[in-house]
Amino acid sequence: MTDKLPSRSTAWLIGALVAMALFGNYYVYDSIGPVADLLQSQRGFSDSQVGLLNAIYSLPNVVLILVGGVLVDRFGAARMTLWTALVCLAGATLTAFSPNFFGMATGRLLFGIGAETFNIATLAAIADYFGGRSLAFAMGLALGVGRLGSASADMSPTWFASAYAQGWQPPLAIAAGIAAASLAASLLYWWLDRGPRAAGLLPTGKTAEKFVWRDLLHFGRAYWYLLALCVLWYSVILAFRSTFSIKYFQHVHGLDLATAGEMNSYVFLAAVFATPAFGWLCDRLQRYAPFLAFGALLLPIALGVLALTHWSLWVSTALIGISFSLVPAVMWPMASRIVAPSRFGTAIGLMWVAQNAGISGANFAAGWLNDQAGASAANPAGYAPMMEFFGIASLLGCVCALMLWLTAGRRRHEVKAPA
Ligand SMILES: NCCCC[C@H](N)C(=O)NCC(=O)O
Repeated sequence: MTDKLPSRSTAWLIGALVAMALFGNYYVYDSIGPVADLLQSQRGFSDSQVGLLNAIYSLPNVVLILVGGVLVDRFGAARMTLWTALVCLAGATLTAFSPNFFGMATGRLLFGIGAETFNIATLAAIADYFGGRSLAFAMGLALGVGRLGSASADMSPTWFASAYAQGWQPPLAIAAGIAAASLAASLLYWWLDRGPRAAGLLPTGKTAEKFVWRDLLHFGRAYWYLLALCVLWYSVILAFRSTFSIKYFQHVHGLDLATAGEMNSYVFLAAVFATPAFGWLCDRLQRYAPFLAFGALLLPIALGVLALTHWSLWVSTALIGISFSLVPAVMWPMASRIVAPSRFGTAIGLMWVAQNAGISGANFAAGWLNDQAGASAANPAGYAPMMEFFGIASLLGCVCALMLWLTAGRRRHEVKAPA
């Protein structure tokens, strides 16, 4: 590998393909929420079963994501993006065309196995091509386009109204089609990548540092607060916004499916633009912890507004939208500042292991709480335990963000870990 990098135009072309691939991946991830109500009315699925369809995405990654990171280092970002996009397509297809719950759950499991490693591979792809030039901005943009995929899944009841009118299956078949488009973008990226890689302009693979368990003990206190915040904040935001919020809006706030999906999508839409913008701002100001604490605080406030007031849904949507844009925009650059560069991969791998366990547990817990309390359109009060659970978890996340600020963030440039 030389110090030379691929040309800017090549980098942006690869960046665009990676972002397109991410769009499809995030669309499929969020394709269950909009059909949750149909799965219950047409297939008799319980809330626990609907929750499981998303929980099972995270479950294998409680272990596999560490392996996935090593594989990305070993085989390179392009190959791993391509292979995992293929696994994701197989999972999305199985989910859409399975005749029973077991088959659907197996499809989501397969999708989860591919998708999280795919996510690491896409981050690595951008790091390969952007190196020191506009890296945070490029990552923010790619994440933003991914959020557009999530928003599109939520908007799909409006855009593909005739598919939804036919039942639960056509919307999931559309998701499988979008997974195929994600694979096509990954294939093109892999194909274009061969030139710069052969020319020695990119990491060649086979360079992975040996994984050493002892490394995990060397992270400072700030890292553990960040990890706890990552687990709590992502568990609430993903279990609520990606699994239960559309149903909650329908049953508690009386919205129809299309309006509920649209309302949910504004959170993701805001993040499309705001995530790169916040990343750019934090980079300029060189302050991370206060922004992170502020973003984390907005989540319990938003949930409180939703559950305890009759204020317009726009208020909670705006609050969650800001939180959803700000926290990820700051969290990953902040992680790179509080651990040594040589341990960054291990640090993110461990964060995602815990994050996936948290998301999975939160989906199970929320579905179980709803089923226990008989949550439904006829019994909207049955959603109260789920909202209390999310409220407490998000408050704990906020405490972690404050502790992180106290530990690491009082200086203007915040901590830079020793190598
Ligand atoms: N595709 C939705 C789940 C992504 C989880 C992933 N581990 C992650 O944290 N990605 C960064 C993000 O903010 O989406």
